[in-house]
Amino acid sequence: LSPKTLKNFPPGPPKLPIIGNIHQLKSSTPHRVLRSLAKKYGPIMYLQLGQVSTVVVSTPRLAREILKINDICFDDRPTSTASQIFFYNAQDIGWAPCGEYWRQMKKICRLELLSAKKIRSFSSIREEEVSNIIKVFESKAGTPVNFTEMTVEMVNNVICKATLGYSYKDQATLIELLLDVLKTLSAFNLASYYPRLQFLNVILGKKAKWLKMHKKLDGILEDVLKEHRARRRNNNHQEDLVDVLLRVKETGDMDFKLTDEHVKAVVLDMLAAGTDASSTTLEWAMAELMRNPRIMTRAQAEVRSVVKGDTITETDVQSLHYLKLIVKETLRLHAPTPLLVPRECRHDINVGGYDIPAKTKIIVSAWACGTDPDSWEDAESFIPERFENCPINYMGADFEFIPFGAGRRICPGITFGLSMVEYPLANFLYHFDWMLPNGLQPHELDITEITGISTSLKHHLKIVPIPKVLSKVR
Ligand code: HEM
Repeated sequence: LSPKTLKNFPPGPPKLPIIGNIHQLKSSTPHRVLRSLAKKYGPIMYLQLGQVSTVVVSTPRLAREILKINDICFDDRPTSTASQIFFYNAQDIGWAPCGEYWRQMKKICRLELLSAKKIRSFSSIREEEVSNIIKVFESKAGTPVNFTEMTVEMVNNVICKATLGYSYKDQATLIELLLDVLKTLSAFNLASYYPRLQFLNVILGKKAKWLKMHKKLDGILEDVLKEHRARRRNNNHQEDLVDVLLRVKETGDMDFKLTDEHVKAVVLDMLAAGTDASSTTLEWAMAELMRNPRIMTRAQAEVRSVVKGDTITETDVQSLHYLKLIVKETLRLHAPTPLLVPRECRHDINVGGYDIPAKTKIIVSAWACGTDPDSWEDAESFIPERFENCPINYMGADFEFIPFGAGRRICPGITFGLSMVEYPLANFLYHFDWMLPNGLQPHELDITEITGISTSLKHHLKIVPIPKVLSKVR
């Protein structure tokens, strides 16, 4: 299509001068605002967000057109000052342009960290971390624990041990930085609306703040590389992802020259993407169980009938059919990244009868697809049973359920992510009964959302563990 023939843009809400539609997105939950707008203006919608032309897609049929049928046109990511600063000129996997570098680095991570075989080999790490958190829950029996904070730490320990070979000594600082980076990368950050007015970032004081955060993170990653180089000289230890990347860098086995910055960008990707999405899923699953005592009771009965003895194995988890349905339903209703990660259109194209010009930012609402009334009955309710005898899966082929995205940019961490949700959840339900604090009733639990790049509970989930042994005595 030549620019002259691009006439039929998707419909969208009326715009104001200069800011376009920004004012309509002033909300802590853009996925909800976008779905309401889509109900009015249609499942493919055009928004002008400052200088950024944006198309939002909200049904499974259109998601399929973008992520499958025209994947090659939509497999790039828009660039932003934040992704340039934090990821060493977007040289990670999540923000890198979809070329040979991206393909090879994604392949290394798939093979060396995220394959089913590798994930099985990390089972002792998961067991140790889950056993530690259970001990803390036991020590706090009968009093409220900050479930959100504790599970973020647990998940981050697993990711760090698998990726770096150890948990990071100043974990609190690392987690704070990782979550801040992800918040900054949200598609709905004011600074991202005016890419051609970079001075705006300076005026808003954002750039200075981001550079400071980057410097701190870079210091952490430099330490990691230094420690790995020293360790590699001793030779006799299991290679982790950092070792593999450093080895590939030295042997020069790639079609391009790998630098320390590439290694740091990819390691940062794993730590950030891995920590946030998995712990958010765990938090939402537990919040829904606390709100739905019937589902909690059924899930506990299942895990307590399957497990023999006092230790849950990962093989046991494979038999926890209902628990897996709960995780699926959590991902449908609370996809941690409800708007996926934005894509960018490579060339002019026609989708759903509408013209989309090259370089348009594309947002696919996984959440709107997951709650699409034509695909799901009683779509807003949490009903794990809906997945019973239902072939719909999250592997990127069923577009009414795409919490991990789809196509070439699909999340490579699905199995790893789920291993950090299912196994801990099974343990929490097996070893404890759970209560809400201060006599709160299930329906009173506050599940207000807040959105950065992921959507989590606005207020940390605080709940009371009652060890199974104690609850039997009661
Ligand atoms: C429940 C857990 C997780 C969820 C729900 C999730 C979700 C997502 C989503 C929606 C995307 C964007 C896909 C798209 O654009 O189509 C993504 C990308 C990505 N995820 Fe995950 N993720 C999870 C866990 C993980 C883990 C554990 C890792 C690694 C340790 C990881 C690494 C990545 C990377 C590197 C990308 C970028 C892929 C690319 O651009 O090619 N994720 N994830």
